[in-house]
Amino acid sequence: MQIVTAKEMYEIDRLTIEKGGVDGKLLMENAGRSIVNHMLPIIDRTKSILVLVGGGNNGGDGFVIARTLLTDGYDVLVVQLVPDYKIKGEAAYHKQLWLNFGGIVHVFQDTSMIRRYLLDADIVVDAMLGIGISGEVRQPLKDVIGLVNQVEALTISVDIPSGLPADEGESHFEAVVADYTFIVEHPKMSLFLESCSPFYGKWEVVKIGLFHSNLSSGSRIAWRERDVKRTLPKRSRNSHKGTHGRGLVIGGSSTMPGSIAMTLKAALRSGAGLITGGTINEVFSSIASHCVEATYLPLLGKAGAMTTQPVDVSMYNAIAIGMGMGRNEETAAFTRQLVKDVTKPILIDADGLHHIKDDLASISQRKQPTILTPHPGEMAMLTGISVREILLHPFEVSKQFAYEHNVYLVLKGPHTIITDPNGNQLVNTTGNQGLAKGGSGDVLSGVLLAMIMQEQSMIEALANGCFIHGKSADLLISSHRSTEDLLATDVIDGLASVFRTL
Ligand SMILES: NC(=O)C1=CN([C@@H]2O[C@H](COP(=O)(O)OP(=O)(O)OC[C@H]3O[C@@H](n4cnc5c(N)ncnc54)[C@H](OP(=O)(O)O)[C@@H]3O)[C@@H](O)[C@H]2O)[C@@H](O)CC1
Ligand SMILES: [K+]
Repeated sequence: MQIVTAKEMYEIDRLTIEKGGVDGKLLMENAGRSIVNHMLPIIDRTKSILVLVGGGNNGGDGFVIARTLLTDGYDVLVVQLVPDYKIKGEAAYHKQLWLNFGGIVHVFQDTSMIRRYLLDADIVVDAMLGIGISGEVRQPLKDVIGLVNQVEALTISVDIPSGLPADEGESHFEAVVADYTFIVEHPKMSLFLESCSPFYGKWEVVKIGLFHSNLSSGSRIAWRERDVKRTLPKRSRNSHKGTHGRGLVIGGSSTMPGSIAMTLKAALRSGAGLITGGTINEVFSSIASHCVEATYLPLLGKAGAMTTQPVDVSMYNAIAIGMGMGRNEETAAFTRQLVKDVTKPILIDADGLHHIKDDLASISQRKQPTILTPHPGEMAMLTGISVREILLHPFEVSKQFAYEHNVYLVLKGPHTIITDPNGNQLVNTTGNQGLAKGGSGDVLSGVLLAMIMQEQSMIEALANGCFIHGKSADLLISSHRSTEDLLATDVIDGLASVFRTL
């Protein structure tokens, strides 16, 4: 499922009309009808429906929705929020059809009129503004949006909640808070931004028959279960423990022994063939009984943390480093040296990210994949860009960083974005707020380590790992856990139910 900017959406629309020869009026008809089909399970004929239409093609979709519902026997009222002369082109055509079919258009007079209609409505269809919005919402729409958000009626937005930007980078907006949004053909970027996604409510994508095209701006895809099923390697009957990779996890310190234990266990539960924990004796003695399936590589330590030393990694297929390591300077030097020397794929998380911050130049020289898995705070530390700015432009910031430093970047969050060094992006579609807890990152690193050792493209392996991790949390929340009590170790236990369905 391709994620688009407004500009890309218009480009696809243009191609469909110019190359595909599909009339724009037909696309609008398709959009309105598909949306009604998706609305049917949540509406019924006892409900009164108010359709609020604006002056652009989003409003045009609104006229199609109104006509389709009217001919189906629904009680529908249309309020047009702009003067008649503003309705042009395809929207004017569909407005005329609405009138031809006996529909009435109530033109906006003042906000008290809207308040009255809103109070009488059970369902509000928001077709005021789509992806063609520019700048801050003007009056009277601004007030109408405020009123829509005050009333009890179920709000269904067409394509995008009115007032919401389609792209990243906007911080000031006033928008409809929808209960449902039926998105036309492709999800817009804002669906995956922390500041915008809550406005969408529940959402679904409706197909209207647009051209399938590769966008020049590179791929940006929402990664769903069907993608995981398509790309996740199947275990063969003939495989042995070496087939699925030998992974090394380096981490732990006397005050944080649990982190590496969770990574080891998560890797083992995600299909890794053999997993070794590289850690100091103190950590080893406290975690060994918790993950008996792992083997251990004793590392030298001082004052409870790792010191600089050579590590023979020749027998491993991939390495994860950083979890629970602590920030001491000698441990940092050890991490930098190891990352520079090893010629294996390496995943760097948590304290490891702090250690390599000033050595990103040597990371970009690595010939084997380097995977960095920061949360926004760690991303801010790595880039010097504020968390606020990162959350405002996560796609752009990730792309620039991955490209500049030749890394695979897993920017963690409610919508984790995985970016490869060429700027291709996959966005995870699973997970819930129960994962915003200590230990979640350690578990994710273990799942990712197991994934990158199995035969699949690196970016897909990372996206599959993020999906599986989030899905485990989702299944737990939908059965016997809550977002409050969910622990990182529960997510490890929940992996079984995810793998059984894939
Ligand atoms: N393939 C497709 O793409 C298809 C797209 N389709 C649909 O079309 C939608 C895009 O339509 P669009 O381009 O006409 O823009 P749209 O969102 O209706 O906004 C334009 C109107 O908003 C107004 N306006 C702008 N800024 C404003 C502000 N700050 N504050 C207040 N008003 C503002 C502007 O007024 P003006 O500035 O001209 O006075 C104009 O009246 C898309 O989301 C989807 O629903 C489907 O029908 C099928 C195929
Ligand atoms: K809308």
